[in-house]
Amino acid sequence: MASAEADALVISSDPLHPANLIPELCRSFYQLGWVTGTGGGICIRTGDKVYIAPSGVQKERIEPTHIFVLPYPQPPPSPHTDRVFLRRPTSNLKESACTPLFWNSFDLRNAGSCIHTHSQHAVMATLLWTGPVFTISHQVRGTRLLVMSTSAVLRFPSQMIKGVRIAGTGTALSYLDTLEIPIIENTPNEEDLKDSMAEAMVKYPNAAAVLVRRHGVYVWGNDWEKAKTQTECLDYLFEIGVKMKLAGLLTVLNE
Ligand SMILES: CSCCC(=O)C(=O)COP(=O)(O)O
Ligand SMILES: [Zn+2]
Repeated sequence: MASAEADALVISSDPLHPANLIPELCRSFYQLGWVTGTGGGICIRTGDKVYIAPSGVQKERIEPTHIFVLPYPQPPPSPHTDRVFLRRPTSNLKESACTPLFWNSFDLRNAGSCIHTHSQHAVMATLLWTGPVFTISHQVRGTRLLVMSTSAVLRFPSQMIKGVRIAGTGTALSYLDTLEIPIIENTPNEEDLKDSMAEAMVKYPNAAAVLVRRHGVYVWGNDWEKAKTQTECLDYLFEIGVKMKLAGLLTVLNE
């Protein structure tokens, strides 16, 4: 694709164009402490095009011209290139190291957007709940409850659970549903999380997110709005769960 034609993929006066949205959303995620220190971010897929931010840059300072555009699906790999782009920035930038993980959300959930945060609430949840899954249920014998792993139960207002969708892209959970968020173990390189994230998504087909121990969380949705609001709901649940655990408000069943 010629350069001018390729650049047209990221130049738009529409504030809702993905190349304008990604910088704006990254600025608000930075304020929340989700993407400080360059890591984390958001990708947006609109049909056959994926918009992705650069790697290792201050995410709150991204501009539309820094955005990569990739075709979805990717053509079969060739000996000459392992990733195909419709548009790359002219500056010396590399696409986000999260790209293979974002791709899991497209391939396995048909997501339209995926968010990766380094939120301390998500990290603390993976430190305080040491098992392979973070499970939230709502109500037992008329009492609203939050259950984290199989070992702990706490009383909890369940409203935020209703902001999460089954599998991230299905129908909204009711407070009668159980929410399961698998936790995978971290690796030195972000790219190496791809297979364990995919395995967790297959094992937990209703999961709307995958937590990464000592690292953060990946959350996806049908579009950027749903990915964003689900990330907000889950972050709220992680935060209050951690606070309640630290305050000794959990009823431990089986530790
Ligand atoms: C300090 S970030 C380390 C790598 C990481 O966790 C990450 O999320 C990288 O994201 P990027 O988009 O900057 O490649
Ligand atoms: Zn990360």
